[in-house]
Amino acid sequence: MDLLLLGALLLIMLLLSIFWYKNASWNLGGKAPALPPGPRGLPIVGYLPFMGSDMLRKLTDLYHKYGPIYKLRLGSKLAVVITSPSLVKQVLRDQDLIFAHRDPTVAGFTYSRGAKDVVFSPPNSSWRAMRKVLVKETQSSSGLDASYQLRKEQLRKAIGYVYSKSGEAVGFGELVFQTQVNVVMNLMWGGIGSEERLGTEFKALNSEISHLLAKPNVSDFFPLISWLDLQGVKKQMGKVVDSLDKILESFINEREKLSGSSLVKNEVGRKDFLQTVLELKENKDSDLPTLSRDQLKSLLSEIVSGGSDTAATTVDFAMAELLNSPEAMREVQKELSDVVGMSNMVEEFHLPKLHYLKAVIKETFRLHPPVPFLVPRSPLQNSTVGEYTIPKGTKILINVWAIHRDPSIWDSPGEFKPERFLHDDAADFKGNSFQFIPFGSGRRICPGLPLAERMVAYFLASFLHSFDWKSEDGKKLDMSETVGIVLAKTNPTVAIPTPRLTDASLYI
Ligand code: HEM
Repeated sequence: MDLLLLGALLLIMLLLSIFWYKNASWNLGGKAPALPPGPRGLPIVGYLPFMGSDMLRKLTDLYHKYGPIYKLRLGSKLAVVITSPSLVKQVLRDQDLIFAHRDPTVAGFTYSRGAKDVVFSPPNSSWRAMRKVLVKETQSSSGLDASYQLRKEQLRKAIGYVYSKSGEAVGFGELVFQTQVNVVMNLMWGGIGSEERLGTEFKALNSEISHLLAKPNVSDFFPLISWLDLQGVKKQMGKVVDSLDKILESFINEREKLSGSSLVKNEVGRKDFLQTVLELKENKDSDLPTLSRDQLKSLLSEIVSGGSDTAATTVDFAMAELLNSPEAMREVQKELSDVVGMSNMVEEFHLPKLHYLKAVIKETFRLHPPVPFLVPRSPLQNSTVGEYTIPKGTKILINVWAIHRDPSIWDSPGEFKPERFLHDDAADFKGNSFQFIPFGSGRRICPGLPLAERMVAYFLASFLHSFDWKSEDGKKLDMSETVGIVLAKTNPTVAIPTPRLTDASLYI
């Protein structure tokens, strides 16, 4: 019976694939240029069985074989992979509006309550309103300065913890991930009260979300049968989103009750995102849009999920690269001693003077871009890239990882050499140098960039200035990478700290 069912299912999938293929080809019209080249796959499943588990290497090997633009059929979905700065420019700048759409997975669509958040929404008025509020908070110096204390208190807790483990092996990678989630949660709603128990529940749900978002799902490769939800991903995500909703509702309700009380007259540096957004309603002079309850909840949860793992994985990789490059480690610590002084902790105002540290961070973004294929784009209409047709609805993967390691662009691309970013004309990551795009580019460039830049620099500087670090067995650290929701170190960094500052009371 099971075999019969499977056979029937395969037959339906075959018929649907043929229908889809014919329809897609027909839509291109007679005179359109050809589709990009690409490997042949099997009927129905396309190239899926050959993808293997190492997507970075597989898509980069295919680039070496088929060139900077190639297609892949993954089930009934067409994906196009782009691996050259000039073609990236065509997509992200020259045809920005056409390619500003996303192609959310079933898990992503459910998580974003029907693509109603900033990440997955089409570029419509609701997306613009949410992005505007987010950008104001995370890009203006005043917005960033207003929340400094919220970052500082969580980081200082982590430094205190490491101090208590001096001389012992510390799971640095794990610690950074935990601290980063705490920091971002604090930035969102931690300014005034907020129940700790709910924060812990939120964290658990957040990891469940990351797990479901990263899980390969048959429904994404065969959209026409996605209603069957064969793996139950949609159902599970629906449940998580409902629970998340309840927690966010209670944070908002709690804060609304406090509105107008003396508690809400924030101390300098403790203004959280929730408070800022709620105050928008009262501030008639603000040019920022007032967000609906659903928009506010979406923003709160996506900032925690978008802003935590990305920044944490960068700090984890940077520490590991420095442990493997003693000269760079000496250089960055010397700069910290000169700029900050051995009897002070790092403060955010020191950051603009830490040029070598900034080069270390850029070099880490180059070698280990946290979002190695960007968040996939999808064209709104049939279009042309290079000399090829890209049909409407294609999933566009930009292979940032391979561009960042291309020997025709970078000298000794596999080596960790922060010095390459010390020159005045070195590439920046603000979306203008298409050979270096860890935050993407164009109208959908990461809106959290300035906040991320500050958090990564502040974290890394603080851990490196407060402690000397060495690996457990004196050997080089394994730098293997795993692609999940972000690019992570397969084995998070473990290292042994020794206090470095002259005044022990600074740690407590
Ligand atoms: C090291 C840290 C981070 C990295 C490397 C990173 C990277 C990215 C990338 C590559 C994209 C896709 C851009 C594109 O499609 O062109 C993106 C989008 C996004 N990021 Fe980040 N991100 C980081 C931190 C953050 C933080 C801290 C926040 C929140 C404050 C954030 C919020 C978002 C949002 C909301 C989007 C979707 C934007 C849109 O679709 O309009 N990210 N990020």
